Amino acid sequence: MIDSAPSASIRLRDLRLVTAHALVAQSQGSAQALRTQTPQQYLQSLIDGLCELSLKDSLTGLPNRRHAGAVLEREIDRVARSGEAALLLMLDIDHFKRVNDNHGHLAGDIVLQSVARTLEACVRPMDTVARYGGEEFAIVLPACQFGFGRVVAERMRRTIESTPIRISPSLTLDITVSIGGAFALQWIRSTTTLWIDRADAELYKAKLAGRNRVCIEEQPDSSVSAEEKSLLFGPLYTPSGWGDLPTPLEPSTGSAH
Ligand SMILES: Nc1nc2c(ncn2[C@@H]2O[C@H](COP(=O)(O)OP(=O)(O)OP(=O)(O)O)[C@@H](O)[C@H]2O)c(=O)[nH]1
Repeated sequence: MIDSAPSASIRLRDLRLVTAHALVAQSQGSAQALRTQTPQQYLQSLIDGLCELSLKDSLTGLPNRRHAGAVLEREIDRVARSGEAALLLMLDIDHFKRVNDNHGHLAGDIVLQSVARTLEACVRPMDTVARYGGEEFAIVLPACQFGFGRVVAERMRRTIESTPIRISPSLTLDITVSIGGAFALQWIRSTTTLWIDRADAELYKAKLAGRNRVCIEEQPDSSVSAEEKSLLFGPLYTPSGWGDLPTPLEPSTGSAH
């Protein structure tokens, strides 16, 4: 018997893979897989399955919030290094509670699945559409030029507005969404939380302004001064000297050179 108690004869950390495989085979589980796979293959397929479970939303099949977080981290890193524009859109179904209340939870689930499919059809393969939670979706668009952000978001909004969702032969629902967007700060390593907060603030504005609309944050002035650059990358030497900054080897006295 496997037990984590100190008195147990087998401790989990001492269990060998072949023993674990034999134990699973003896109990129940997927008998076919156990017969046809080596212990290593079986373990690998278990790990693959767990990874998939941990990153996917089971209702829509979209990447889940955890996956979205990882994608955002990656984008922040890329934008900080390359300065390329990346857009995050937070999208929320309008008055979704009414769908559940008036037509039942199952109808709500069908709406979520349909919106997920529609959104996926609106974006490039390199973009990520994730279910962020409840009736909220996060869309990450790498390499998205500033002027293009509103165009993409409007396309999503209009496509959903013009795609009736068939719940049953006698029931079709028209859905609208509100969208808030914010670009990643260029050359600056921010955090996913701050980026999401900025996009969420725009989503809130879209809801407040009457729903079924897009609000994208005005492009913040992210031009970085020479002093800020030196804080990020080290002092900049110019032919006229080290500017207003202390040279790298001198102790900082606070006086200008
Ligand atoms: N069917 C279904 N409903 C869900 C799921 N997750 C969250 N919800 C519902 O989503 C609804 C969210 O409602 P609210 O946050 O009040 O927002 P809303 O009605 O969309 O209103 P606004 O966002 O202000 O336009 C709640 O009724 C939740 O129960 C789900 O997986 N399936």
